[in-house]
Amino acid sequence: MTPSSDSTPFASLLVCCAPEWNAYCQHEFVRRLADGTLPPEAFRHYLRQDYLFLVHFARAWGLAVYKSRTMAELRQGLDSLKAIVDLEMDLHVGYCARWGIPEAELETLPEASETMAYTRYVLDAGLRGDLLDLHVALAPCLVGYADIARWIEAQAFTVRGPANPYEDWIAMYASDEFQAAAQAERDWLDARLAGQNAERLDGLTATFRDAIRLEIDFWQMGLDGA
Ligand SMILES: Cc1ncc(CN)c(N)n1
Repeated sequence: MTPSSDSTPFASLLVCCAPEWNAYCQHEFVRRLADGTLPPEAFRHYLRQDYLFLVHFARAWGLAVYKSRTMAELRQGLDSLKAIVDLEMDLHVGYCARWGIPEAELETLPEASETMAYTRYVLDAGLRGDLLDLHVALAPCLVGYADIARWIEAQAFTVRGPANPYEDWIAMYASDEFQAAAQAERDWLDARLAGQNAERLDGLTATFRDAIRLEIDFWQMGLDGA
């Protein structure tokens, strides 16, 4: 990673991974969500696997609790874990039901290899590294979806409102609440990345790039599921 003097540490990480980041944020799956032409079966496949993703995402925040060294870190991990288990999961299950996927089906789903690869990669990054490694592996998920929602909002071809069957999904990630959570994560990463030496930053950049590539595979899995 070649840090630039006029940008924040996390922005420098993004610059280093710009080709992958753009391929992720502007993926065909995202474009077709934006203009409402995504085949419903592709979205359902994505929703089913995203349930399994969220289970492991919750486990990753459990790992963040375990890896914490201060009470502030411990509280941050616990709050994120509770937000997923108590809130996001219920929202997701309700959302799946509206798309015709009953909760009983979610509980017995076979896990796609793309889901397995991504979630276990994140958990492994956290297990073998420290809290910063884990947050960097999680960043494409939190910061990425916030950037994707903003990108969607900025495109001329985007259809908003009831004419787009994916309006709720776009609105959720474009919401002030989700955008604020992503900004808090950017701030946390900026504070922790500052002052890391070049070798450490190279390792973190590699983790970040791998996690983005696995998010791209997750979108592709959704498209291929149709
Ligand atoms: C695969 C994936 N990546 C990110 C997000 C947003 N938390 C999600 N729900 N699913």
